[in-house]
Amino acid sequence: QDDSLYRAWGGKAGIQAVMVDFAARLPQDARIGRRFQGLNAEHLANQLTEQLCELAGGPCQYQGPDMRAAHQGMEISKPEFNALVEVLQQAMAARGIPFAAQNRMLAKLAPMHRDIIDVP
Ligand code: HEM
Repeated sequence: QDDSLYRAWGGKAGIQAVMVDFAARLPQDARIGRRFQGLNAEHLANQLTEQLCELAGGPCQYQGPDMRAAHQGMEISKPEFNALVEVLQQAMAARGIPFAAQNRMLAKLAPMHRDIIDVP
């Protein structure tokens, strides 16, 4: 199993630090913040940590709902998806994730747009 991306992110602790930062930024974003009002940021950060850890080849298993189920009925648009990616880029940069490792993770997340976006 190739865990080079997991290691480039600083293992589980490194991923967790970015996801805590990301989950704290989301409710504050002018474009998509309203989506995250009143949500449990700790739960979201933990779920994202498991998911990205697994995607990166780390020793984790995301146990939550699949992406279609998790976002069903929210009518998430493409600009909203892009806004979330920008917020993630802010969190990755703030936590010092190397640029190549940022882009490798984004490449794994990008195909999820099919299951998450349901309005243009
Ligand atoms: C690659 C992009 C995305 C990934 C990997 C992702 C991942 C996740 C994960 C793992 C959860 C937790 C599911 C659970 O435990 O119930 C979640 C929930 C959520 N996502 Fe996303 N998501 C993405 C894009 C988006 C976008 C674009 C929006 C809206 C702008 C969004 C809004 C939400 C909301 C509001 C929840 C909370 C649902 C709830 O707790 O009731 N997500 N997402």
